[in-house]
Amino acid sequence: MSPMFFALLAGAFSLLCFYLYQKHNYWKKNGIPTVKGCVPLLGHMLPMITKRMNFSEFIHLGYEEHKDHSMVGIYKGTRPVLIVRDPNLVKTVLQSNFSNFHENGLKIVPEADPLLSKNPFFCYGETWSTGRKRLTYAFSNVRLKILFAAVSGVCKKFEDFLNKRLKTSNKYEVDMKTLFLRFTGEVVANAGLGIEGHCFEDDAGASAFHKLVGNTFAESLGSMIAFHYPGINRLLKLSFLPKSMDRFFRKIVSENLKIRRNASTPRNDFLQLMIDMEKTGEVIDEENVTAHAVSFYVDGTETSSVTLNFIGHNLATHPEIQEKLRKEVRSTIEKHSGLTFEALKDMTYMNQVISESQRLHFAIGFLHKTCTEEFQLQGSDGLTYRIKPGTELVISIFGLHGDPKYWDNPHIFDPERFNDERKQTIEKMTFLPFGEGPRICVGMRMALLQMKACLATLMNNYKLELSPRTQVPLKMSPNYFLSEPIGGNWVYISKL
Ligand code: HEM
Repeated sequence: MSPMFFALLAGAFSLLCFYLYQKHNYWKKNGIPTVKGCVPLLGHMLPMITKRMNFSEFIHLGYEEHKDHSMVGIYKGTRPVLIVRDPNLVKTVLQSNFSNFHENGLKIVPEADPLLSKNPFFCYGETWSTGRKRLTYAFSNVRLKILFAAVSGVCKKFEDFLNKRLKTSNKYEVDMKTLFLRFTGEVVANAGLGIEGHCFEDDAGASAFHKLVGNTFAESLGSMIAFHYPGINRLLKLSFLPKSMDRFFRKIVSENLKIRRNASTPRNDFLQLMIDMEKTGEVIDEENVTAHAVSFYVDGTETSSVTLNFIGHNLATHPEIQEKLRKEVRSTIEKHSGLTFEALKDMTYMNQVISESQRLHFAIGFLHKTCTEEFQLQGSDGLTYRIKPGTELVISIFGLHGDPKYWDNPHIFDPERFNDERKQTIEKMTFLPFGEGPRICVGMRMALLQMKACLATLMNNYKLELSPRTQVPLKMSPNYFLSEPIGGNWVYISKL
């Protein structure tokens, strides 16, 4: 090789080093502390690429590493991303200056993910507010009361399923994730689409609703590129939603629409409401209706089952709290002469148990936003940063929920933190299981309804206990976007 070639190579290498130095010096230049472990080109992404931890754990590490700072910088490759630690700044981003940060950080390519691209989570502007209004109405108190009839039917199937399992043995050892996925999957099928989900049938095929999920949120290379490198994905056009799920929902909605066009009795499920809303004259926008069905499934099934999974774990490891909850469930059912919509509303200790479990074991460990209009961020520690449009921000739910600055003994499961009196003392923006501000989870009320119905059924008739396979404490999987314990979350269920 000629000396000229080596000189060119050395020149190119020096230029690359200079470019990377400039890029990875961005936070220092702006006076913002940087999380340790930045490597050339990859920035801070190495632990996620090598699957040592998931993004939520990494952001938590960054949060913990800089306890005295309001803001901390990281690099996704060469792209600077800001971790916002200070609750006041969290409020600025999520609520007070929402219009400067109204887009979510996770992006998808509409051509690759046509159904998901209509989900409010991935929309902004007019499309977002229209989609959001529809879902807000769908999950209003009046509508939820109507949907409750279907949820109640799922509770009955759940009971039958458990009773069948407990016919031959007095204890049923089960991984709660799979158990609760059956419940939430059946709710989507029955209350969402008005069809059978087959989730409680042993011999149901791959089209049973609970089997559909599996890897929707798995941190595969494709989903990692899709989420963390939207620029590359605009070229690669990788889809987030598995193609099989896209086909499945198109088929189900299309068949369902045909049946409904010929049926004389009106239906009362979520799909019917969406059909009515997407009707212009006699024409139904099938693509939009399918997108709503996918949203209900993708947003609601696994988030709710993961949350139930952790509540179940906390009840099994705290029998005295389980007993107190059971007392409330039984007395309220008696007062209302059954497990009614109103009875669920009256179960206030259950709200405390759910909130405390969500604080300790959240389904989603971080919120991810994008700056849409320049803004001066001012931290309580004196740090300031003028954030530009396009810059991503991350809020660590994991960090805030476990910070001893805001919670006494944060590692202890104590539902009393959320009783009427102590709830008032919780610092704003430190408890974010459903997010906050105008983009707060629009399905929160639906999620609480189905989780409360499931827990009431469980507590009224069954007992949860530790099994030899229960892991205490739980260790989370590094491969998953949502919180998921490695090796499952096992308990014994027995009949009372
Ligand atoms: C326990 C269960 C659930 C949890 C923990 C959860 C959590 C969240 C979180 C953290 C966000 C982001 C909020 C933000 O950006 O500030 C969100 C957004 C959203 N959730 Fe949920 N969710 C749950 C159940 C549901 C259900 C049942 C549905 C609907 C059937 C749903 C639909 C949505 C939608 C559409 C958004 C996007 C809202 C927007 O950007 O305007 N979620 N959820």
